[in-house]
Amino acid sequence: MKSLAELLSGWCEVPDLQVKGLALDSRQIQPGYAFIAVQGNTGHGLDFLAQAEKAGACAIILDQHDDSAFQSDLPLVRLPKLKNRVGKLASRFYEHPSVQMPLVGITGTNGKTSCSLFLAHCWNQLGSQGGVIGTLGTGAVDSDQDAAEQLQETGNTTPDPVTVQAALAGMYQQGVRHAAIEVSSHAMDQHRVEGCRFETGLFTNLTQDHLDYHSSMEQYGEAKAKLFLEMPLQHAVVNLDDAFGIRLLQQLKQQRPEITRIGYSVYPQPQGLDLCDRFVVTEQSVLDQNGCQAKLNTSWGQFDFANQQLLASFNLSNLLGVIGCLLLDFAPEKVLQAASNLKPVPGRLNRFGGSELPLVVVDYAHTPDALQQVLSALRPLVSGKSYCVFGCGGDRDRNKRPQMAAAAEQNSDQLVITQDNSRFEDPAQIFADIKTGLQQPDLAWLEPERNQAIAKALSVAKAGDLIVVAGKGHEDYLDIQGKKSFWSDLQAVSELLQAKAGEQYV
Ligand SMILES: CC(=O)N[C@H]1[C@@H](OP(=O)(O)OP(=O)(O)OC[C@H]2O[C@@H](n3ccc(=O)[nH]c3=O)[C@H](O)[C@@H]2O)O[C@H](CO)[C@@H](O)[C@@H]1O[C@H](C)C(=O)N[C@@H](C)C(=O)N[C@H](CCC(=O)O)C(=O)O
Ligand SMILES: Nc1ncnc2c1ncn2[C@@H]1O[C@H](COP(=O)(O)OP(=O)(O)OP(=O)(O)O)[C@@H](O)[C@H]1O
Repeated sequence: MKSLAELLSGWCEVPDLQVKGLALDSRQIQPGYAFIAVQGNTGHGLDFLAQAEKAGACAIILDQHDDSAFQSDLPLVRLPKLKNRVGKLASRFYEHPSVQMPLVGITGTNGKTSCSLFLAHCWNQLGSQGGVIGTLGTGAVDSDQDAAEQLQETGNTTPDPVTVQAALAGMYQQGVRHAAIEVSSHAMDQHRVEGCRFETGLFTNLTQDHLDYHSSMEQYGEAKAKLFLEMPLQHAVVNLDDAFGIRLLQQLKQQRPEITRIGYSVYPQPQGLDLCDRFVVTEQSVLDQNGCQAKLNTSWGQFDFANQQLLASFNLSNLLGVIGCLLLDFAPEKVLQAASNLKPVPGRLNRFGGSELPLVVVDYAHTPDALQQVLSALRPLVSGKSYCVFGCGGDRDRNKRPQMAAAAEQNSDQLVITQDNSRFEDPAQIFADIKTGLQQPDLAWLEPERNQAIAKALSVAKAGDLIVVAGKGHEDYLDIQGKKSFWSDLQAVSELLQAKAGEQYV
């Protein structure tokens, strides 16, 4: 129980009232909770007042200037600047969990989930229980279990501000002592991480995505930059191989000189090194089927580094970002040892087959850049033909469909176009949009059923060939016409490969 007057002190005067909890969503209200009713993108919390009251809400908190018409006998609290303050209010309610444990906020178009789990697994090895909030869910990370199974899903990469604070507090109670949170551009725009005090911000990269929400790349970038330019933060770890990263460092140097700037790069002499207080760069690297090996030059010394399980240059980049965050707090030898033991994140470059079977890789790539990176990184690993099975989501950024198609066509020998989450769109329209990006649309195979598409690629691929199944990664559903039915690329690939292996021995 908390006193509402204390929770809101300094913001507005309210009659004293004890609340058991806070919720932004009527479906999460329990008896004795205060219902925070905000204007959303499609509706208003007040539209769900009846449900909140029925569920036992004891007060309603709304914006001071809200003029919505509604009726309620519950105590009303009109809070100025409500949307900006929900996170801070929740932080007060949960006794400021991000002040009690160091928090790393990760933003960037690609690599957030990978880096957050890499950090958590490293913290575990370094003797401090790690936790995450992100696309795979929230919770303490047990390095002996599959992250996708142990975390609590929220439906968002960054959940709403009350859930963020509740999750941080829950983790702290569970024994988590270092946490990483994926911060999407939507989250920055909607104040979902307000109330968080970040020790470190990690920026991975900026490429096209989410232009259905942000009106331009400029706005998309600005939303991400807010994590560094507006939030409480001590250190910024920034990818120097990304043009936006360099711009961010320039802005940080001018606008927030008190923040330590750490740059990282997969190259020896990257641009922007002069903007950094500290750095982690690669002098030399070898990337092959056996993972990555690199000579690192850092402000903490020079080190030989190897990881035999993570493929591709972008994973080396992710590792450098993670190493940069960890070197701020832990001894270099221990950090490098922990990073060398890291394994792939569920649904990100997960390998199957190989040897007498084709190599099949399941990956979550669902942006033009991620698809291009994944395919171009994997293709040199095989001597044979490469196949790419992919689709595009419905009711989302339509412009990325032809771009994903072009990336797939340029980086594989044979495309198999199939369905992804078509949502409420006609899949035929999505396939047509995909084909507009192809130089040779007639050569691409179209197999609307995902299982058939993977089976088709497997039926022709031989040992030495590569099949990349892109787009779903760890997800366990297909969203079609508002109905989510069970689907797992990981399971399908495993079963189909087993069947193929069986056939080969008949
Ligand atoms: C467009 C958008 O971003 N919507 C997000 C936003 O919802 P909203 O505030 O606009 O909600 P709304 O539907 O207008 O409803 C208004 C209010 O009524 C409340 N409500 C609604 C229904 C109900 O039964 N009872 C109830 O009380 C809602 O809790 C809300 O407070 O705030 C919610 C809480 O934070 C989010 O869950 C929700 O994400 C929706 C589900 C979504 O799909 N968002 C995507 C675009 C998104 O945020 N993606 C990013 C990045 C993903 C990536 O990395 O690729 C993410 O961080 O997940
Ligand atoms: N640094 C990177 N640069 C480009 N692609 C990457 C990078 N890291 C991972 N990827 C690829 O991008 C896709 C998404 O990876 P990941 O889930 O780690 O990123 P994310 O930022 O969390 O994305 P999302 O929020 O959409 O889940 C995967 O295909 C992954 O293999």
